[in-house]
Amino acid sequence: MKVAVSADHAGVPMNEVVIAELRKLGHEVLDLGTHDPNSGDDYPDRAADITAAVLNQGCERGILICGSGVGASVAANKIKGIRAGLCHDHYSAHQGVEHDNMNVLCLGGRVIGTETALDLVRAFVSAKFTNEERHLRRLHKIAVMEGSR
Ligand SMILES: O=C(CO)[C@H](O)[C@H](O)[C@H](O)COP(=O)(O)O
Repeated sequence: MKVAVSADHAGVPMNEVVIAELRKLGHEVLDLGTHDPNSGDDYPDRAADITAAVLNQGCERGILICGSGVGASVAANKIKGIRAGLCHDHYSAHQGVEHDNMNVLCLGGRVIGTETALDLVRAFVSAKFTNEERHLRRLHKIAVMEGSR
């Protein structure tokens, strides 16, 4: 799977650990930076980069890291076609894909530890949308809400 990874300064060095794990698992990674913990990046710019990668650059999934993960998820969910979820637990990281077709995983680089982050990333990339009727019905309602249906 091709996975984009983007982070603001508060997501460094978690992004580097996540990228290494994805590559170890055999995924192709589009690394959108930053690698500078002093960059003072603005997370909406990082959200714009990751959502473009998912919608237009052939990435099946994206992982977006900021300090808490909150700003990242707020910003990413403004983009039509993006279903971003902030996760802190294993269940949400895979159920978000299986039920909600989550295509961007948001992580809080200042909130969770490395082992938890890697567990969430593994759960996210190995999960598949179940395509069940009740989930399709709910996703259709979201698409209507965002004006894409
Ligand atoms: O956590 C965040 C918002 O939910 C942001 O991503 C930033 O990482 C955070 O605001 C950065 O804070 P800083 O004081 O500018 O380092």
